[in-house]
Amino acid sequence: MQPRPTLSPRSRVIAKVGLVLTLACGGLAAAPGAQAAAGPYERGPAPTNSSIEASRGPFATAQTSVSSLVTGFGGGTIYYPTDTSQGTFGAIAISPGYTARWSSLSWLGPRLASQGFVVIGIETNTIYDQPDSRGRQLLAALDYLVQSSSVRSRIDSSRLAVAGHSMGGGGTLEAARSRPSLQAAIPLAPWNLTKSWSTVRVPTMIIGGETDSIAPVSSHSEPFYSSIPASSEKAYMELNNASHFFPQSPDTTMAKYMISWMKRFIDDDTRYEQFLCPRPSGLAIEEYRDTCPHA
Ligand SMILES: CCCC(=O)Oc1ccc([N+](=O)[O-])cc1
Repeated sequence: MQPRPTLSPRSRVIAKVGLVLTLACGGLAAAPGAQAAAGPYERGPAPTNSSIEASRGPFATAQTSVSSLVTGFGGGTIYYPTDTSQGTFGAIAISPGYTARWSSLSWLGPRLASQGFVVIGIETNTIYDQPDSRGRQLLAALDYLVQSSSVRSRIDSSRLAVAGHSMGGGGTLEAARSRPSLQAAIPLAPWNLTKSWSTVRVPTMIIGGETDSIAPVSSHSEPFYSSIPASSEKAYMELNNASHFFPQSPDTTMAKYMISWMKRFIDDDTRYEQFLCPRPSGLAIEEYRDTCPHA
């Protein structure tokens, strides 16, 4: 056993004076009632498990249609918080999958917007567009949102993200790779012939379904996740007993962790870190991998 270091009487006096001065200046402990400084992009009250599992968050929302005549994508629907008292919000563009329309994912619009995001659910130029095209359309939708849309003044153009289902998830990876300034990406049951995403730097949470036979996790989500370098923030969540179509109906686990990831990385809101690190577990989650703790 190592002997404990002893302090001379003179050193003990110096240490005690130092401690008294530190406490007097508030250096070790916050004053009673003081709160940690809020990040500049935090929106809404402190989250709880039930607030992020609920079907609606704290913000009232409205929605508006986007014409199919816009340039670069096929129109869609914008969902936004009506509150203007807290400043601007981050924004998320979401693409449906092959042959599907936004209506297949539309439950996500108010679910995410009511947590404090502007959301555009897109229609693609044609329902047969491939992932590379869907990626370009997601970026065109974000450009439209911040430059031309009727809600542009509500958005912080430096805090943007993408998500999508299946080929829309493959497009989400394409968009993240081509625009590293995005703050977050969430491919859902992503499908893509490209397996290596080693140049993705955007914080990316991939959500796959255990029993997916259209984009099996073994040949899609898992290699996609593995190929993203560990120096990029990333997470892989596999939903227990979920098919390829899990994003097409309200899914509490998927929504809860999408909200946490988007809040953590679009809003730099560290109040949501508790839901991501230590890594989530439970009956709904077959597997979870991550880069915790987040830098
Ligand atoms: C809702 C449709 C989801 C989706 O994109 O499914 C598919 C993904 C890939 C193929 N395919 O490569 O033929 C088909 C459907």
